[in-house]
Amino acid sequence: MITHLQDTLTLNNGIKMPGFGLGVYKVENGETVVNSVKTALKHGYRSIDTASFYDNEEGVGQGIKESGISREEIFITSKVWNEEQGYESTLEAFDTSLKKLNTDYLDLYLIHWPVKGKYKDTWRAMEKLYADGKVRAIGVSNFHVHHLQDLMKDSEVKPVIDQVEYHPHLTQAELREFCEKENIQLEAWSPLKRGKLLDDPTLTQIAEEHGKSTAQVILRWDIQNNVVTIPKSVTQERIIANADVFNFSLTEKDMGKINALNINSRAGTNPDSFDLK
Ligand SMILES: NC(=O)C1=CN([C@@H]2O[C@H](COP(=O)(O)OP(=O)(O)OC[C@H]3O[C@@H](n4cnc5c(N)ncnc54)[C@H](OP(=O)(O)O)[C@@H]3O)[C@@H](O)[C@H]2O)C=CC1
Ligand SMILES: O=C1CO[C@H](CO)[C@@H](O)[C@@H]1O
Repeated sequence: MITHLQDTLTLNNGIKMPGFGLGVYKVENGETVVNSVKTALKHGYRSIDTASFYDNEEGVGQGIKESGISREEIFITSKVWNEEQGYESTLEAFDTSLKKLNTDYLDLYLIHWPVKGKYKDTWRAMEKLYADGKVRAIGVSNFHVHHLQDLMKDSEVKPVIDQVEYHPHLTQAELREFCEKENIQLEAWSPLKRGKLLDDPTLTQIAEEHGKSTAQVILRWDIQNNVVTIPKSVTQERIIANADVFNFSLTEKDMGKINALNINSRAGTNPDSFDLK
């Protein structure tokens, strides 16, 4: 279990990744994303999650540069978007992301969604990028168990990670069990359900008992469940507070109560009903 903001988990290809990071979906390119990234890095974050779809890779790159922290200390994730999928187009999309991020390698590159008929060719391109040493690890996002099984049956490299929607209302039991068995790390997107969980009475009560906020309780629950978490905020105080979750522990009883909040409810789209053509 990670015990500090900069602690790392070891992925199935042996590389290390921080268990906690900053998400930047819907963070405007330019000053807003530059400042969010700089604030996070200044306060100990070492992992940033972006995507070509977020249209802010330039700002992320600029924030990293202006932070003065060396590139090797920072773990950068980006993702290939649905329209970019396919063998050649993924290689091109990757190069575009590198240029925008102003870096010569990525730490982690993900297939953003399992586009039917495309994700296997996309994966072959990811395997090439990995073999060529342009990316330290490759993984997927929004893959259900059946997508993972389909991908893995004819691929050489196993995904290191599956980044999916995960929070107390969506605990992904089947996927978690599968990933644990296959040594694929689970990573939580929308860990705070985009703010929709923060008034939950069970979480509020647990938060009061620990002298913490509900957001901090949720993020601590991720960590204790061994799920990588990447809360997004553009608000300086929240970026700092969200990471202040390494000085308390939830009890087994707290964990049980939070696990029991699952209602299989999503803030985003179910990968099986997304129009992924
Ligand atoms: N792979 C995928 O398909 C997806 C990946 N992601 C990734 O996951 C990241 C996180 O998910 P996201 O959807 O952004 O949602 P989150 O669950 O991280 O919630 C973000 C929202 O919560 C608010 N917030 C953050 N911290 C606090 C706090 N302490 N108290 C109150 N409100 C708070 C933020 O407001 P404010 O910013 O105003 O402070 C923002 O409105 C994304 O940014 C992205 O990197 C997300 C969706 C899909
Ligand atoms: O990363 C993402 C951010 O959120 C979007 C809207 O839910 C998703 O479609 C996308 O995958």
